[in-house]
Amino acid sequence: MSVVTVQVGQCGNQVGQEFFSVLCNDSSNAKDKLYKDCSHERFFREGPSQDLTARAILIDMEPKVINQTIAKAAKSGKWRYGDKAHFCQKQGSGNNWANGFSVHGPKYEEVVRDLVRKEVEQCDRLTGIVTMMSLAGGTGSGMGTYITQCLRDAYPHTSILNHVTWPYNTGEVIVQNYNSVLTLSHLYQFSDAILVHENDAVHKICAQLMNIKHISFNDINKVITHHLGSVLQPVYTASSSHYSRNPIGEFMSSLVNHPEYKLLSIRNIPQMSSTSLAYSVFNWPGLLRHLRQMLIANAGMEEGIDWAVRAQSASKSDRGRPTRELGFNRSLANLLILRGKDVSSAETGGFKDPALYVPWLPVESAISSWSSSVPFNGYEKSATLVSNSQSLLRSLNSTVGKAWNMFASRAYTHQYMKFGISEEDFLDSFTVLEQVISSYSQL
Ligand SMILES: Nc1nc2c(ncn2[C@@H]2O[C@H](COP(=O)(O)OP(=O)(O)OP(=O)(O)O)[C@@H](O)[C@H]2O)c(=O)[nH]1
Repeated sequence: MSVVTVQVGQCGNQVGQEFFSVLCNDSSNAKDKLYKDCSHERFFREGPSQDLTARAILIDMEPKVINQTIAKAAKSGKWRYGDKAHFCQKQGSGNNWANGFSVHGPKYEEVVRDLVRKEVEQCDRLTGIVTMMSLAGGTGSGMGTYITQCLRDAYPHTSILNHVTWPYNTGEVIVQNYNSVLTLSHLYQFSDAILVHENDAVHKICAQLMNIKHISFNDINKVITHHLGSVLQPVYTASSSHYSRNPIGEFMSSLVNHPEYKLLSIRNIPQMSSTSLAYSVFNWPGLLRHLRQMLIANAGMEEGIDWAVRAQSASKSDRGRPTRELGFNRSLANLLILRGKDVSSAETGGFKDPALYVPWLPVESAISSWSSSVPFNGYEKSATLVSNSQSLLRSLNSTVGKAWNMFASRAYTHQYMKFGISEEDFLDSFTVLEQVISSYSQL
């Protein structure tokens, strides 16, 4: 039961490297041998002298980041990437989704398919494929989308989870909203779920919770991968006799119960600098009360939550009225993952409140709760909530709106036409996302 990770573009590769680093450190420090073995089998190939090789493929159109990523992993002395698990070229995609999707994707399809196939063949059983990429560049977003399409075709019965990094609102890439719209609309067809981290939100966590003064991508990626690890490391899902044998499949069935709703967000508590952590004590009721309110009020972190927002059952009078007007973030499904000391004593009833959810699904199918008594990544207790909710509506609306404004004057569209993306393609993408916005608004 292993997971193959496909890292694409600068962001995908940098996040991927940090992801394996977190997994390796966490499992190496774990006192529970079952947990360690399960984590290793899931994410690494183990050599004869117990050396760990990530079950990962690295793709980029320029060599610099790939070389740095491979070197950083090797330098850790704890794990490394496979010798022939990467593919790069000499020139990037120039932040142009069309270049990544229509040119680089098809041109290097065979090489990438081959790399993934070889990695998959080394798994006793494949439980899922995780791709990592940004929404804003050209390689990660365009080629990453093309690769996802190919993977869907090659592995029709395997769960595919796309992890995407949402660009800063005031981003560095002028066409980032175009790239984001094209990526998300296409992924909606091929992916089983799209798990989102927003750079702005994670930046805030680094500044306010971790007290970091000069925030780098490295700091941001540490937070992102702490979240990802807290979800994907071994955990008891239903039975407490063995760790989940199908983590990605179970993840999907817990969270994605309707093809119209595939956007997932993630919250984690507590988060703080290691210095503060050493002096802090947490209890489950306090952590879960904060996490529940973070969900309801759509807050990315425990600081500055609006405690006045209340869960409100969807009544007749609310129907057709977007719940965000009420300030309340309604969920379709939530997955709660608790890790650490005394986890069996944690009372999770607050997440089973029907008022949190849509009325057309039974609550029992809307909330899943997984746990493990093994502390995660240095935190004695930690709770993570993955949500399929209205949480991303605001960002999606804003991105689509900005892209549409640019498209209305056809700004920069010639750069996409050059690589075969037509006005109709843009319009189709807008239509797909307008539908997604409308569906989530109606929850
Ligand atoms: N969180 C995070 N975001 C990153 C990182 N590197 C780049 N980004 C974001 O990713 C977007 C740019 O995409 P990249 O991944 O750099 O681009 P690329 O996919 O390599 O594509 P090309 O440069 O066009 O070849 C911007 O929104 C950046 O803020 C990273 O390490 N971590």
